[in-house]
Amino acid sequence: MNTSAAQSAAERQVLYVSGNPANRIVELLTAAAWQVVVATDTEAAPDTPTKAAPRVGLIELPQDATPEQLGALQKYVRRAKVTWIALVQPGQADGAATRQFIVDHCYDFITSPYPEQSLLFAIGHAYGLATLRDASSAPQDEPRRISSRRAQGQFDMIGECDAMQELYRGIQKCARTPAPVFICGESGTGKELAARAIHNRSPRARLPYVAINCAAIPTTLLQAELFGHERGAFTGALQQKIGRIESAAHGTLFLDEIGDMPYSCQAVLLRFLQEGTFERLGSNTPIKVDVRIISATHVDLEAAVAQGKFRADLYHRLCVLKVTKPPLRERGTDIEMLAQHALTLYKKEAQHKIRGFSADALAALRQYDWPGNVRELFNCIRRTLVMAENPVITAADLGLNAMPDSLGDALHVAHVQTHASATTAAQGAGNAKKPVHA
Ligand SMILES: Nc1ncnc2c1ncn2[C@@H]1O[C@H](COP(=O)(O)OP(=O)(O)OP(=O)(O)O)[C@@H](O)[C@H]1O
Repeated sequence: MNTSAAQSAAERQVLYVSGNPANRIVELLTAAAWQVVVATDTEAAPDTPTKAAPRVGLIELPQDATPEQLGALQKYVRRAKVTWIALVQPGQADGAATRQFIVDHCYDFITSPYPEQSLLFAIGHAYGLATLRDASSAPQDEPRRISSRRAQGQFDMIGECDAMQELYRGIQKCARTPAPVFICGESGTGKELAARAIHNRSPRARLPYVAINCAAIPTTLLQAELFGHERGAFTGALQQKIGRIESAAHGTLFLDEIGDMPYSCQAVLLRFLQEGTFERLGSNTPIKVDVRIISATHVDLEAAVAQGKFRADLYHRLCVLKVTKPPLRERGTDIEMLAQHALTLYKKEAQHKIRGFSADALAALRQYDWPGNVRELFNCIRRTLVMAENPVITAADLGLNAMPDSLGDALHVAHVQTHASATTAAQGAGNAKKPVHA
């Protein structure tokens, strides 16, 4: 078996280890498109791990297991080298030996009786983790910490805080596999940039990257836009049109705002993800296309699944790997870097030469909550550059409502102490008029 065939055989396999395997579990996993490999004999050695072996395991821990039984299972789970989910009965995990087994060998555990969705979520997440582990055990070509300058060159992103370092590592790992990636994060955090970075660093980099915003296209047109249509398929379909999926053949399709995809369209997309084929609207001819799917949304997709607004089976298909874009307010000094970057980007639009930000402006940038994240920051700096009347941008120029308490207090104290003008007090409090970046 060649490597890619072996990898695809390993995709979506679950090793189900139980002394008494339940049909209900096998049926549930099979219905969710997992291939189930059942093992009842843990005395026998598991198959030697290969690229085609399952990466995820569900292991039912026997009630009142003796230390010998747990010892035998321990040997088995170590040899099988999969990411394990333990299945236990109520109260079973309270026993010291079982608890230790779970802590030492399992990614998660589920207690019976459990909602079916919980089992599928746990298996899906374990699979995502196992895929990431595979990718990270491949030879590393990057040093541990990435400077902002390198991040800009390699990922087209500014930032070097811890959360961004984690993101860069996630992007590198995801880029090495063709598995679907789901990017979550608040609006304006740069999810589209992350999708592009994954594509640009993947073996598909020179092949098409096609993006579609599922929220921006009317429900009635989205399906035709994604899958294409034949001439006369519906009123107004005057000629045949290739859909975005076909346009992205061999490359990457970025489904932005997937959380807003109408339910009817979700079913068609699911079929494509399961079978790799689809039909253009108005045609019965199946078209097979190889496309790597990256999706993103600012909505809480797990909550949408729980509320019945988003199909659970589609969620599991899309969310094999997960990458999170951190909100700007949690990115510390990255905020200053991004503000400086925006200043460089937009300074041509200023009425006169701008030298930089004052200390009180930087403090205000750090204190503000940035609900619209990087997009809001860029807009704020751009607006300020156009409106600013002095060469140094101050907190007042930025017009951010949240005046930082600490700075306000400092200004007040300085003013009381010196009985000087507000400007002098501000200079004493934080060098408000002194440019920090030239
Ligand atoms: N780390 C970053 N470095 C440089 N620019 C960034 C960074 N993060 C975001 N941006 C910029 O912020 C803007 C918003 O980014 P983007 O459209 O990717 O956000 P988003 O998370 O996809 O938003 P939405 O959920 O609203 O679609 C873009 O102009 C993008 O270039």
